[in-house]
Amino acid sequence: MAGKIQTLTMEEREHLLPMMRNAQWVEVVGRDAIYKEFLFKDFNQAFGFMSRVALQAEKMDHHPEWFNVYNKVQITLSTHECGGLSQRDITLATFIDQASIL
Ligand SMILES: C[C@H](O)[C@H](O)[C@H]1CNC2=NC(N)=NC(=O)C2=N1
Repeated sequence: MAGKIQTLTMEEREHLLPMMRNAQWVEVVGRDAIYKEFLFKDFNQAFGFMSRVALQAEKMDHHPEWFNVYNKVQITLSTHECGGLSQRDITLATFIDQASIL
């Protein structure tokens, strides 16, 4: 049976967070979460991106906290089940970055 999801260890964070920072993800002040803002040409491009992410979120059963105004999409990732950053957030963030390039 799959174990309960755990927050990232300090060692994992030392390895993973610099990589996320390099991809313009920032750590949220006062919360164990990461945040990134995406700007697209127009709403159509932004919504297409959100659609790709939404399908992946459903596939992973791991969902972003997000806000969209026209061509801007603001995304915060954290794992509610463990109250902080987990590997699922890193995996979804990596997918999100790839989905934003298309
Ligand atoms: C019942 C459902 O499987 C859980 O609530 C999933 C859904 N998506 C989720 N998304 C995120 N970000 N964190 C979770 O803990 C989580 N749990």
